[in-house]
Amino acid sequence: MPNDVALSILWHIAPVDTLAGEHTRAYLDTLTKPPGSLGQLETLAIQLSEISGNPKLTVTPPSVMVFAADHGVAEEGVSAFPQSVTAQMVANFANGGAAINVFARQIGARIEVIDVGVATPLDLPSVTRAKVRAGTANIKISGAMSRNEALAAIEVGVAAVERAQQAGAKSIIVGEMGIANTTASSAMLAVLTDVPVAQVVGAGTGITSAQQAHKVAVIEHAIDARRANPQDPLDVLTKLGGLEIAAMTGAYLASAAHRLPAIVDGFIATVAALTACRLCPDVRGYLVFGHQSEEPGHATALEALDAKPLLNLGMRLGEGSGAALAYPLLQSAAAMLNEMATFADAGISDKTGP
Ligand SMILES: Cc1cc2ncn([C@H]3O[C@H](COP(=O)(O)O)[C@@H](O)[C@H]3O)c2cc1C
Ligand SMILES: O=C(O)c1cccnc1
Repeated sequence: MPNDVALSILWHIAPVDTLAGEHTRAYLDTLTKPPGSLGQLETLAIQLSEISGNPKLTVTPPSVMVFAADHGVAEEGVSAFPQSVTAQMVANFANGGAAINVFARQIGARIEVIDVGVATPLDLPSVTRAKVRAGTANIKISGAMSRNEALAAIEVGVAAVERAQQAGAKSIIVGEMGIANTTASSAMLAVLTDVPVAQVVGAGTGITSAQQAHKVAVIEHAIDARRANPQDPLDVLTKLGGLEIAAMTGAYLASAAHRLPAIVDGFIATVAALTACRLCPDVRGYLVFGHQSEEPGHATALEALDAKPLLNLGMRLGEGSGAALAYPLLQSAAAMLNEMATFADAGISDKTGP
């Protein structure tokens, strides 16, 4: 097993409760609706029952956590924006002005912003200081970080979920901010899935097609030079990943360990989720996929996880925004199961026989 013993969280992850899911599946057919007519909402209710193991579903309150970090590979010109935007956006999160702040307020979520590796020093009282290092190294030139740094960043994600849980969270929304992180995520995904780089690379923040061809070349060079072992997800994270991607991986591991549903956001989040599932396949049952991003590699990552997202709004932002927008559907699934009348309660005739 490639898993480091240092990742003790892995020993706390149990499979979801499929028996509880079976009970919910049967109960759903007793509710006053044609069987199966609530479609994906019914699948979601079954999954939420498997996660909690409890016939009464609670997903409220949700908790949002946004991990921020920089990427040395930004110096290769792979993003439409300069590296300094990572720190500037962290300040924007702290002031409540980013898209994720707006959506977190809308759904009544606590939000925590965590500096796990922003390149410049930050002095913002509302931002959690957990800098493992000041940005990764440029993956074209050397490994992104050391294995110990990757483990430390994973632990930052684990600790953030534990704080959220202590604050009463019943569902977890994980987001990120890091200029050039679609480059790191694409590199990781190409290695983890053995899909050609050109198939997973997209425009990220909005680069031109010429810049996109350059981004593919940078990633191909990095993959050839780093020789990450596809069978060892921690090696892929260490050599090609990012500090916020590692923290997100840790957050998904901890959500599973604490039996909390985690809503996965877009491309970067799904690559982190795939990394968590490769470290421990039982994590998959705790993940709900919020939306389908426009970034082309997202389809590859979702396919690798056999995942069907709830929404498709043509979004490509990150920050946890698509996951926050999907959260009300978890509330609806829970309310449907908890509150709908059964045929017997309502005195309505059940389906006629076969
Ligand atoms: C103002 C601004 C706000 C953002 N919020 C999320 N991202 C998103 O864009 C970045 C990834 O794209 P790339 O790999 O092309 O740099 C990440 O920070 C991601 O969270 C943003 C990007 C910008 C510019
Ligand atoms: O899907 C995402 O999360 C995404 C896509 C482009 C840029 N930033 C994030």
